[in-house]
Amino acid sequence: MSSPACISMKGVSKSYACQGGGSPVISHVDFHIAVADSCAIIGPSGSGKSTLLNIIGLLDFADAGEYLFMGRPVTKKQSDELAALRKKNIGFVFQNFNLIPRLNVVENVALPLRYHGVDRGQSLERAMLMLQRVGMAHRAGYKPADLSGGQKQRVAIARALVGQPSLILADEPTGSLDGQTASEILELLLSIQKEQGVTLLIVTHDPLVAGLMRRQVRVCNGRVEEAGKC
Ligand SMILES: Nc1ncnc2c1ncn2[C@@H]1O[C@H](COP(=O)(O)OP(=O)(O)OP(=O)(O)O)[C@@H](O)[C@H]1O
Repeated sequence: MSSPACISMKGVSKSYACQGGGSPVISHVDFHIAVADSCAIIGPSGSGKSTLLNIIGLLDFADAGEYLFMGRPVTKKQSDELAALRKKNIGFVFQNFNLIPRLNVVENVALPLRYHGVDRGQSLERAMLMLQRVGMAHRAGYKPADLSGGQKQRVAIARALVGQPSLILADEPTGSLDGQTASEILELLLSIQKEQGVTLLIVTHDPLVAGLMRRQVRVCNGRVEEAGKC
């Protein structure tokens, strides 16, 4: 039997209450991503990319349709269970890094392991290994405020990957970086993605970034289409 897809959506729709029952932001979406694949989500501003990412990342729920994450049905009823599933299986990378300012670099990276109940010593040890992988071990004791944008994103990538998640969701991960730094960060993200066999999903406005992913889909008119078809 073949292994389940990482993401499998069928007929998924979502609208927001404040829209007063207006047309859904995403409507009857069918979307599948295989384990260990890389995919870019592109589309105009306001088309629903973040809405889709929030549902995929178990941060929000669809109103209708079926969503299986790693073969497991996702429904609103099990929201506590899903929070645990999210913490264990999904790593997030944001445009603005979202590092915790009062913690130093290694403590930031160790945080997801602490949430998983790993003891402090082991968490810090594993965080240091991850920092070595992203070329940031020499800044382990620094606070985020004392790092460049590219360095902050390397740390954020280490934090996203330290718990060995199944899926990395990256929302405009290079949006705050200059071109050269952005290329280095993407190269790093893609090489770790291949090494660890993790599934990678990136929301981006940048066609160069999208072009580096194996697959590109476009969100438009409430639907998700293979890029080029819409
Ligand atoms: N929490 C919310 N409550 C109400 N409406 C929302 C909410 N989040 C998003 N929307 C609306 O849903 C639509 C899609 O928004 P979304 O943020 O998903 O788009 P996007 O494609 O990610 O946009 P951008 O590229 O500008 O970030 C927009 O019209 C937005 O106003």
